[in-house]
Amino acid sequence: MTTATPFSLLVVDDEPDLRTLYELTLLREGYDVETAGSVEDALARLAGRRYSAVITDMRLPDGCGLDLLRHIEQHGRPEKAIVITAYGSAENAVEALKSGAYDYLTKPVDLRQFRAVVGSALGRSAQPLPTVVPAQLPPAAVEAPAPAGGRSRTVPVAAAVSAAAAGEGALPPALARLVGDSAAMRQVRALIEKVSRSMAPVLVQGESGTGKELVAGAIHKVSARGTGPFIAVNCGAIPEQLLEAEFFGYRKGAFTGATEDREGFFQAAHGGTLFLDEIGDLPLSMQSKLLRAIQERAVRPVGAVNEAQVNVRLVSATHKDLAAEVQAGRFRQDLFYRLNVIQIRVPPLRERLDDLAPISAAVLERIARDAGVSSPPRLSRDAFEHLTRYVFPGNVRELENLLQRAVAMAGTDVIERADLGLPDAAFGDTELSDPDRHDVLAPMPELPPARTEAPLPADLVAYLDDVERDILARALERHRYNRTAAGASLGLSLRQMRYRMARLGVQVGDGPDRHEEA
Ligand SMILES: Nc1ncnc2c1ncn2[C@@H]1O[C@H](COP(=O)(O)OP(=O)(O)OP(=O)(O)O)[C@@H](O)[C@H]1O
Repeated sequence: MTTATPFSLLVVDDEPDLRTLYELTLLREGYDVETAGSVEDALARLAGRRYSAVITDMRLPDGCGLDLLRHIEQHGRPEKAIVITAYGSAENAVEALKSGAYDYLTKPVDLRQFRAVVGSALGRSAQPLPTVVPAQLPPAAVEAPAPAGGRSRTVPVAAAVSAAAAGEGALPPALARLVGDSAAMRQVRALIEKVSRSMAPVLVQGESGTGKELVAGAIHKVSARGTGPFIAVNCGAIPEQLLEAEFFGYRKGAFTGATEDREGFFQAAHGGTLFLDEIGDLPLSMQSKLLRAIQERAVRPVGAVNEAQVNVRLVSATHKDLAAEVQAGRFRQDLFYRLNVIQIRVPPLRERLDDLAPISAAVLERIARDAGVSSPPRLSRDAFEHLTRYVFPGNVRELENLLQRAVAMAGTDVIERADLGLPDAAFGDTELSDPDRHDVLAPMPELPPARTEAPLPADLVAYLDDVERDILARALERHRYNRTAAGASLGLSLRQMRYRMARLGVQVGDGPDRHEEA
């Protein structure tokens, strides 16, 4: 017999058999349970007392579960809401999550899942799985040489909070790390706080280096599962043949080199958050497997017979326009729908120049602290104004690199314009593209050459590699061999850029930025 808990639940369903089934299941968990058969009945009960959570069917004789959700939201009530939807009605599930539901369950309800979701809503820790940190598969399992693989680590903690951000003293530390006073950043922080109250999947969109991973980490930290694991995975950096094993784990003997059981990212994130970075780079074959895992809330390791239940909150990120990827047939619409329940857009730095000063201050403080210096370096007015005219194709990450280099160049604690090392050419394209807005606009992409009747290549792959190699080399040259900026100008993250450069043997040589990010 389970010991009684202080939690009280209201179960709303018009089918007496199901109501009894849910009630018995929850009573066995030690909860205090009341039931209602209609919206009216439920509202009457809610008027009389508070509950820890409300579990409601979507279709009710006199209305729908969303009516109850709205009531809870509008009256600022404390109850967590869990909605039970018909199988296959993804729209309802999405609608419920957008209306503030903590989570949803699909009929026929799996009772193990039911107990897990209710437990998670009440902040009772999920059944712990032995958590191992997933690693790359043994080399024998791979035919092709593997590029830098999936990351499995917690979000890097950005260091200093600037003087400006310190003004927002009441912010939880994870939100304060997202420095910036612009309206856009405030909105991002407000959204993070809002979404952290539910299990709804979040899609973070933004250019490379805008802080998407920082946002994902904040969603995790601020949420009830903040003490659980945060597993960040770069979908674009894992070779296709390793994806399934990396995501779902594998059993000993599943393939050559699998000498022991290994858990995947899903199992490692159990009870916490799985951050899927560069989700737009996931191949179609893996997209369908991911969709299945999300729908079933269970994964089957490669070589295993049984599935294992997982309780994971998903946050994904991409610099791509995923809706356009869906249109182009490169991204599954149903998966897009599942991942994109709530969207947070992190604007590029050039669209929120108000953030430039506080972020620069935070970065300079961190540099000083790392160097053991008490007073942080400062930007001269001229240097700062120069920065405000730069477009920052690599966004905040590029700003960090640029300031790091500038501090080294300056030699004193005042950074002058010349120390920034931004040649006039870095502003040239912009001025040409729009003389009125040369301070904030990105360079115009070159128009593709007119179609000609050039001879067809005898070896398409080699030909395309040559074209790509040439483009990478030109982008690197244009961006002073800064891989982040060059990659961003081509719509690639630093990791993708590194991967492509390694594959094609493109070197950064002795460019001035050869010491950029480790
Ligand atoms: N608002 C911010 N305040 C302070 N630091 C920030 C902010 N936004 C981003 N950064 C810093 O900029 C760097 C890049 O951020 P992050 O890795 O989160 O970007 P990203 O959008 O995930 O990049 P990518 O798309 O390349 O993976 C990190 O060092 C991060 O700490």
